Amino acid sequence: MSSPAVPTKIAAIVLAAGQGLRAGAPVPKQFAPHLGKPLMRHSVEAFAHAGISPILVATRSDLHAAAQDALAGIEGVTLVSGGAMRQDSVRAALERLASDAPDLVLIHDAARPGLTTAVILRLIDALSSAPGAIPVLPVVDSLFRENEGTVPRNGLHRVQTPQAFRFPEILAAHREWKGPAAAGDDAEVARRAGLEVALVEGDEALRKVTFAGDLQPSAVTKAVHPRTGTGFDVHRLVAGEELWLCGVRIDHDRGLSGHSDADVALHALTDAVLGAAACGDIGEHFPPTDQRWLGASSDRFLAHAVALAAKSGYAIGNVDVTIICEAPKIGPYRAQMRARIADILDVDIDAVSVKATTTERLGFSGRGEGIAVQASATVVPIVP
Ligand SMILES: Nc1ccn([C@@H]2O[C@H](COP(=O)(O)OP(=O)(O)OP(=O)(O)O)[C@@H](O)[C@H]2O)c(=O)n1
Ligand SMILES: C[C@](O)(CO)[C@H](O)COP(=O)(O)O
Repeated sequence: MSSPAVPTKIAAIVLAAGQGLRAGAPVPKQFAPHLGKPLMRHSVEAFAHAGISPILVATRSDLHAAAQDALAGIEGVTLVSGGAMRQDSVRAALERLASDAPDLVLIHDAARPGLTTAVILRLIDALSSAPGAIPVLPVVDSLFRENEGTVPRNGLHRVQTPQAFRFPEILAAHREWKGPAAAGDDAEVARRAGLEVALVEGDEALRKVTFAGDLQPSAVTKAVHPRTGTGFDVHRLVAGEELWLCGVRIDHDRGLSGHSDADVALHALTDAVLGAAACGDIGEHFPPTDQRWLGASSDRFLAHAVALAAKSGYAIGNVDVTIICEAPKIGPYRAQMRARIADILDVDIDAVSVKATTTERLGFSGRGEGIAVQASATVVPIVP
């Protein structure tokens, strides 16, 4: 009988003990805001999201309290005091891990916020055939050395982090390192110790924040971080109620029942925005048991969701609303609905779509008992 597979223990080290002199920010760059949160939080969240634990964050000991604030709420994080040079910070974290050694370790610059699970998986996969693996990208510009001329690009790579290693090998390599004083990266330490380092495909989004201008997210970074949420809601059609859809009062023989004005379209859209920003759901923020929302106009719910998304660093990209009913006909109101939603969201009308469909007289909406709405929202990071 074969023995059960032993799960691989994988740790991450996030290096955040540098001074960030070249970035010249008022605080070391890893604490500076980037896409709505401290720069270092992006990488730590990415490791946590990929299920990596423990995550050791090397930071200056006088900045531990600030680091705890910057990383509040993320599970499995331990702070370690970094050293004077990058490799001193790596060594301190490796030594801390040694007493309960992981099988593999990923060593990453906090200054590279665009880390994805895909890159992490490529690196881990490569460690099945080599003791080390690093993400690289091709050099696309001409290279020129003064007094020498153009340098051939063949065989050259741009090297990124995380750099991944089998733990015992990289710990031994760092312990053996005798110079030159500063290693370029951990791959250099590994190669000096005779370890093979495999190359895997890197990611443009992983570029390092080095200079002041790099703290402004590039179009590439912005484009790779949109987020999407969906919402769905149903309300019953009853006699004696006003009918509100997408913030517009509609002439109809019946209206929707509910605690607020029962605008089922704005409710679904509110949930879509909250979902995109991972800020909970409409029931959590506006419970139907709360008398404050009795008869409330639902545009307040949507505006609140937009404010919560902004607080998390996201602005509305575009939204799409599908109203599911046999009657009333939505076409005559569509332009007004789009304009009203655009107004509440404070976006261009081109970013708002309102559609309608029937269920071919099937089900509750087909029998005219109620109206259902599904909505989706895309949010994009707010550029500081
Ligand atoms: N003693 C050090 C030096 C650097 N780092 C970290 O290693 C990464 C390397 O990026 P780099 O741009 O060199 O950061 P700094 O050394 O902070 O930048 P600068 O050289 O401009 O001061 C950064 O996340 C940095 O915080 C570290 O943990 N410990
Ligand atoms: C480790 C590194 O990010 C890999 O590209 C790079 O070597 C760090 O260089 P720096 O001189 O510390 O900015």
